[in-house]
Amino acid sequence: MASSSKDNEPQPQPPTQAGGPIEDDVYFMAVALMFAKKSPDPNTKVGACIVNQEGNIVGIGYNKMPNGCEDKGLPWKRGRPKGLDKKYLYVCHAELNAIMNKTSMDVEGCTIYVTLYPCNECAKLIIQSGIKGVVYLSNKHKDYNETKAAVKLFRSAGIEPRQFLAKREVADFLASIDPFAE
Ligand SMILES: Nc1nc(=O)n([C@H]2C[C@H](O)[C@@H](COP(=O)(O)O)O2)cc1CO
Repeated sequence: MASSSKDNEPQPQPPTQAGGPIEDDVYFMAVALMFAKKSPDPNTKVGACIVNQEGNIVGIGYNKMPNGCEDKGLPWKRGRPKGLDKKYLYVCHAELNAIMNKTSMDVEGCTIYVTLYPCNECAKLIIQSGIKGVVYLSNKHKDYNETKAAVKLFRSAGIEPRQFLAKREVADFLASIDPFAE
């Protein structure tokens, strides 16, 4: 087959890590992790990144107090029971914020990358918004009823959350970013 002049031009290549292409999963979990850094929660910083079927990011969020309530003295204290003096009754979860901040008309058929397994309230939001994929990093609250209920909700909705296991790859990828490189 005759080669066109375009064939001779350098074609854009996917960025590589350790000689191979960086999986989309790694990028999107890295984005979720970067946004988690913005969370003002002193203990558990969670990030979420919603990706559409074309592989574009259409929503980003991290756990924070509701807009305008950031500096109003709402508590960041953790621990159970979840009383009025604890953060839980006030804080907006990363998934809620990512869905609310969406840049597209809807998030139907999208996948959410989240650094912590969703709770039951976020599971409901995820299901109702039409998100079909959940990729999570940590499941440190797996013994809480909120998580157990989320598992049931996802199962009922036919959503199978997938644990992100490429921790080393994502760490290497983030460490490889050099803003001084030219
Ligand atoms: N999936 C989640 N997304 C979130 O944004 N969060 C937030 C709510 C709190 O700010 C914090 C959890 O507090 P802690 O009990 O691990 O210190 O993470 C929590 C979960 C887990 O249900």
